[in-house]
Amino acid sequence: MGEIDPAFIQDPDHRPKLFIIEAEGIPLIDLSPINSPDSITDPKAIEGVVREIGSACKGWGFFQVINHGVQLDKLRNIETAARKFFALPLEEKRKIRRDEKSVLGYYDCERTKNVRDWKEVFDLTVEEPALVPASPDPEDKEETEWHNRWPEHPPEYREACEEYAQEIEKLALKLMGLVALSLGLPENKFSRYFKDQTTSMTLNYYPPCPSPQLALGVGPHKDGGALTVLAQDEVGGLEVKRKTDGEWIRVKPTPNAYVINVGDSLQVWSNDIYHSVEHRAMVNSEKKRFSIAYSLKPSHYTLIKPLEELISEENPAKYRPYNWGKFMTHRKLTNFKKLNVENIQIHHFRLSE
Ligand SMILES: O=C(O)CCC(=O)C(=O)O
Ligand SMILES: [Fe+2]
Repeated sequence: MGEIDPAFIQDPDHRPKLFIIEAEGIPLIDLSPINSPDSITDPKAIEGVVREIGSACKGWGFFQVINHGVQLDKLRNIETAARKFFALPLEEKRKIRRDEKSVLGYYDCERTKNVRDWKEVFDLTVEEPALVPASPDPEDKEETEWHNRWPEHPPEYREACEEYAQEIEKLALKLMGLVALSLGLPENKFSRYFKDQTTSMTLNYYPPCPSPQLALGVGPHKDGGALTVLAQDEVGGLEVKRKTDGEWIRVKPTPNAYVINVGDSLQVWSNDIYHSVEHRAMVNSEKKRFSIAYSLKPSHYTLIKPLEELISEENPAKYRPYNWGKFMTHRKLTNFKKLNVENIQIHHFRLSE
């Protein structure tokens, strides 16, 4: 077993277990009914899918989808381009290294809860430029733009990323429509939040790790946005905290499936009907692993709060409203400043019962 930098070593409580429990229970949902021409004229065709999505969002906060309509050549292209990019020498990748000023691009010092993640990433904004608050300070009304930074090599990288993101956007918005229906709301209930969206995409590369029992590819965390659409390769490593008993459950890679999870914003909109669930990624000592996370996020000026339709006198709002842009920039800042404080979380906006 090799030595690793202590910055990567997880607290004993957070270290991965060496035996793996596979997720029999994570629902696999066949989306073919929504992609059939009948679904336009016959809403009944999608009722079953809507029910399955509702129960997966309640029971797990996670599910996988197949027959999702995403063009697979777009996925193959971005996977190939990502392998070529991350195989470049470090000094080449660091030409587009993220910092406090340019928050997008390549990064190799990611931390989750102040422990280093065993991974390299490439971050991009899907809508460019992304309009965001200049600082997390609530009094500061200044806005700024985030621009993408593209590597010179491989030359096809940018197009592969952009075309893939466009393809996933269709799926992500369709899923938000189905989620709305599953909450008894009109299909377009969430649409307005995604005009001027701050959606991001992260290409993750997890190199082989000499001490996979001490480190994590990404430590336990919840996604802040509305919903994440994750493509993971055949190596596997994603684990989800099971709601019923807190056990870490491996999400078995399923060929051509996407893993979908509820983000914090959707938890708040649903007033806790759905939950954003903790997840993490294990690494291994032999194989490289790649994943691509598309995080659908609202416009920076969205005020996130429980939807009126889902609250009543008997079931009052569980959260006070918060501004999405300030929440997101606060998280980015703690990342760079390496502040020894907990990241901002939705429980900070929770109203006492
Ligand atoms: O790579 C994975 O399986 C998980 C990545 C993830 O959770 C994230 O990027 O937010
Ligand atoms: Fe995540």
